[in-house]
Amino acid sequence: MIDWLALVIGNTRWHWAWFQDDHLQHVWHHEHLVNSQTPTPDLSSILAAHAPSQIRLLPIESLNIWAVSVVPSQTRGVEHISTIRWLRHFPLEKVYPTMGLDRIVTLWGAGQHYSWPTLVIDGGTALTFTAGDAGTFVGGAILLGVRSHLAALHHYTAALPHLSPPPHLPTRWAQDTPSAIQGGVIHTILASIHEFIHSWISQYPDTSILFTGGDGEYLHRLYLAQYQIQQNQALVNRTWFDPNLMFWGISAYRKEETREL
Ligand SMILES: Nc1ncnc2c1ncn2[C@@H]1O[C@H](COP(=O)(O)OP(=O)(O)O)[C@@H](O)[C@H]1O
Ligand SMILES: CC(C)(COP(=O)(O)O)[C@@H](O)C(=O)NCCC(=O)O
Ligand SMILES: [K+]
Repeated sequence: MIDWLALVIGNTRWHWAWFQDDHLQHVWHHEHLVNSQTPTPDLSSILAAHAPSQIRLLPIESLNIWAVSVVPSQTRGVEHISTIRWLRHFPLEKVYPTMGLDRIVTLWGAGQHYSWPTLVIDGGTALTFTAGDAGTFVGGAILLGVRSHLAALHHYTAALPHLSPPPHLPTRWAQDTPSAIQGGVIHTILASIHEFIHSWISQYPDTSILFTGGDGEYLHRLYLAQYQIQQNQALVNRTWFDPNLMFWGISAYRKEETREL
């Protein structure tokens, strides 16, 4: 059994997974490192501060880490760590040069671990739609994530409070400010998701549909509550939430790479 770690640095958090060969053992997340930190942290101190205790028992300095980042300022803080292998190219075809590696690796994970064609709805700092068929990127879209949406309304106005996402489906026709904000944001996001799913399905009827990201479970639950449950069982049956798509993507890539060695 080979122990190794996968790392994805997103715009809000670092996402880690511990694997033994192809088997995912444990996942954890933490906030960004503080940039001014000197000296730049070594791996054991990052893991000591953030990883669960069983990870700290592993031979940390010799573990291979397969990593992807979309936040260069965070990457810089750990670039000196020689056991980290930064992945910059994936076998996914027809990606454009500035496409986020987190989107690439997540789509790769969805396609390889579930099925192609596939549509990934990633509720992270940004909300992204990323779609592909037969190992080829087809297209996608980027908008504000749930928290970013709520934070932006507060940030760009004088009177709007900073709210958390409502735990349940909010009313659409609100009669107070907090409900109007939550209803506006959530119903608009769900309607967008619905629209993108239906547009994709009309071209790729046998697609898998994967929700992922920090808000993935939440959006999946609210989406099913709003649009699906009774109406379209066939669609429900191929729609999943899986927070580990990015790790399946890295693992699938690693498997190909190490097979060739
Ligand atoms: N512990 C947490 N810390 C921060 N955000 C969280 C947490 N749990 C869930 N979230 C949700 O996850 C979203 C960020 O998604 P995530 O996938 O972690 O982002 P990224 O990959 O961009 O770093 C936020 O919008 C927030 O609502
Ligand atoms: C769209 C993103 C900001 C999403 O980041 P995340 O919410 O996962 O932190 C990231 O994938 C990114 O910086 N992409 C580059 C532009 C593109 O994908 O077209
Ligand atoms: K993400």
